[in-house]
Amino acid sequence: MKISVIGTGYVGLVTGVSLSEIGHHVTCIDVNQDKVAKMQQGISPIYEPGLSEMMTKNINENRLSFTTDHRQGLKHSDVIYIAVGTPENHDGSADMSYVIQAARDIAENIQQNVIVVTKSTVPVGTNDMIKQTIQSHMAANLQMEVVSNPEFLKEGSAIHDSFHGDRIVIGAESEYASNVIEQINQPFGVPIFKTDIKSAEMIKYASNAFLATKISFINEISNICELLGANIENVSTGMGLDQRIGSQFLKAGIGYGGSCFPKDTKALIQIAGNVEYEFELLKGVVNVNKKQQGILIGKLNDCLPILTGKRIAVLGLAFKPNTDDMRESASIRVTEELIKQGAHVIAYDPIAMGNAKSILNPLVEYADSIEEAIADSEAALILTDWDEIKNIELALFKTMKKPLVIDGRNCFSLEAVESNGIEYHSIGRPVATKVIEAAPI
Ligand SMILES: NC(=O)C1=CN([C@@H]2O[C@H](COP(=O)(O)OP(=O)(O)OC[C@H]3O[C@@H](n4cnc5c(N)ncnc54)[C@H](O)[C@@H]3O)[C@@H](O)[C@H]2O)C=CC1
Ligand SMILES: O=C(O)[C@H]1O[C@H](OP(=O)(O)OP(=O)(O)OC[C@H]2O[C@@H](n3ccc(=O)[nH]c3=O)[C@H](O)[C@@H]2O)[C@H](O)[C@@H](O)[C@@H]1O
Repeated sequence: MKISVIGTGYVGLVTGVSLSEIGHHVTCIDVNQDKVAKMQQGISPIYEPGLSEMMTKNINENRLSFTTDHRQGLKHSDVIYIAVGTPENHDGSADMSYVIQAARDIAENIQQNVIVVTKSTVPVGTNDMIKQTIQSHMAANLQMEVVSNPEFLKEGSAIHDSFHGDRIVIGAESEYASNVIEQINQPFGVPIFKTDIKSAEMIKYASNAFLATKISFINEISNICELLGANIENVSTGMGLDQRIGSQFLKAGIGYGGSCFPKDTKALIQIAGNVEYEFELLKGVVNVNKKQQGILIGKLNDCLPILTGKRIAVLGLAFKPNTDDMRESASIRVTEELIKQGAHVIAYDPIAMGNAKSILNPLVEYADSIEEAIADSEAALILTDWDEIKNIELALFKTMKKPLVIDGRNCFSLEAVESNGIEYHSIGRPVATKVIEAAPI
């Protein structure tokens, strides 16, 4: 099948590369010339495990190409995917301007009948709007249909998720369009769920909102655990053993970040509000997350009330491990607050420092290694649970002025930090301060 993908961000590029890997001929179109120039040379503009290798392979096998030219990129395509961004407006609603522009680009450039597939996360009713926009701008002799095919991949495991997802959702009006998209996706071997367009659009928002709800729920439980002396790791393990609850997305931390949960939860509140429904539960989820993102600074201030001139190490800047994505990362708020309080911030991230430099306060300094960041620091804050951070030799923290670690991701066992003489504050667990003495025989 000949396919075009409009937008080559995390979703568009992974979609284009994966579709070419299963044998389709894919042209990816992006308005960003720098990105396209890189991709034409086989360089991925984003860090995503396995993506570069698969991209290069399919370029070399002539199944994958990139262009900034919509006319050329849409030529002869049977199916066109829209994968442009749907960022947050000031009022929390989803900004549809890129989607509308993509619809116009399609209408003005197609010279054949097409199926337009919406991958972008869009409010319920948007596919109707896309259809109207395209139909009112395209040549009168052509036919087109829209299909909602929301994306469920996670950053950091996007390629893996494309080939091992739990489901592919296809929302369509006609059986013909639904079957074409089903056939395209069949080689992935992922279960396919066919439904109507509006339900497909809602499945995407409801899924993200439910996962965000699990995270805010466990974060509140962790805060209560701290007050009562229980241990959140044991609590979430015990809860997750119940298959009705499930063990995933029960990891307490410093709140969810990233390009999707924060914006999609707020957009769903707006979508409900537009039909005069107040989504009270989801409003609570968003508020809990906001509070949770400030929890590490509170813990640090309890230990060090005055931060002026103090060297503070920040380990991990990306919103989660295995990605260079800094969008809505807790590190933005945490480093800003540290600088506001006069701290001297030394940050380290294995992959995201390039992006961080253009986003974080310019007063943040960057270290080349964990060792360099923590040496002589008065406290180390852990914001992302990268393997490199989780596997650190704990004795290294003794190179700090005083080994004080505030861990927003529960990277270490209490026993391990205690035996290394580290003062350790984590999430939902007792504070570890004492070295364990050998029990008398
Ligand atoms: N990032 C993620 O992990 C996931 C994102 N989504 C959804 O997928 C959509 C895309 O998200 P990302 O890939 O993160 O976005 P992104 O912001 O990384 O990439 C969007 C790309 O579209 C390009 N673009 C914008 N307008 C264009 C046009 N008219 N023609 C050609 N290119 C155009 C931009 O230059 C940019 O490269 C959003 O709706 C998001 O909510 C869904 C699941 C996962
Ligand atoms: O719509 C989207 O964009 C995507 O949003 C999330 O994927 P992503 O944001 O890439 O990453 P997640 O692994 O879901 O993590 C999101 C945030 O929640 C946090 N998190 C996750 C799980 C957990 O148990 N606890 C927790 O604090 C992570 O640290 C991270 O900040 C969803 O998991 C994907 O299914 C969805 O496609």
